[in-house]
Amino acid sequence: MGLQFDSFVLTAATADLADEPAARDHADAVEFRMDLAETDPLEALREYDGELPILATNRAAWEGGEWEGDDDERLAELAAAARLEGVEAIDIELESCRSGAAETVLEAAADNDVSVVASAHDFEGTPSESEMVETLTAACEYADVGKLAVTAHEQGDALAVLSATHQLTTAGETVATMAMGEAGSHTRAVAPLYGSRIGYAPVDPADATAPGQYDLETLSTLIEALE
Ligand SMILES: O=C1C[C@@](O)(C(=O)O)C[C@@H](O)[C@@H]1O
Repeated sequence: MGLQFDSFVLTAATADLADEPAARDHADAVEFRMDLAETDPLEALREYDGELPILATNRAAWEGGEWEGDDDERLAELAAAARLEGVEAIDIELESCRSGAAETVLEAAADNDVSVVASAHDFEGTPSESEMVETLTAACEYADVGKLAVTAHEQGDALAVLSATHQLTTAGETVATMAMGEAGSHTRAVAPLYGSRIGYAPVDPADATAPGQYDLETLSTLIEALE
């Protein structure tokens, strides 16, 4: 059975699986950013003998990641990751689902009981609430979890993300949301109260994988205090 998202999953977001032991006390899973890894990510996954389940992400440069190469190759690596032990979920861009490019990856996930997160990012700003609802609804059609990370410039942006999260959750969908940037940081602690099912935080704040992330221990403490 793949990673379950029926309750909140706090992931330690990292480019290095050696972080896993340090994450165990606070995280429920590890998000392995294959695109940010300094050594062969598939080799690292094959050698992984940690305790936490892995959510594998191989983010394209066109979606804010660091995979600069061929997109088919990127998706083939992600499909290969889905077939490896320890990988219980994968993250795939909504855009790749929409274009059909993700088909093999989605098949590999289904064949191996690996859960799927379909994600969209906006590194510039926060779309209107109705656009966010549309994006999340579309993402939920392809995956177990629809995820949206936007960039907040003001409190109103953060509120709109939380409201979209609440709408989808009350409609029975499983979503993960967060607002990147300083004005959005608090959404990482608060969004779970509105239904968001995944949080991302680096073990060491210096290794943040997105703007405005809290470190893992801080986010875990904040979420527990609010629960
Ligand atoms: O898509 C996401 C969310 C994220 O961008 C964040 O804002 O925490 C962090 C990424 O590592 C992850 O893949």
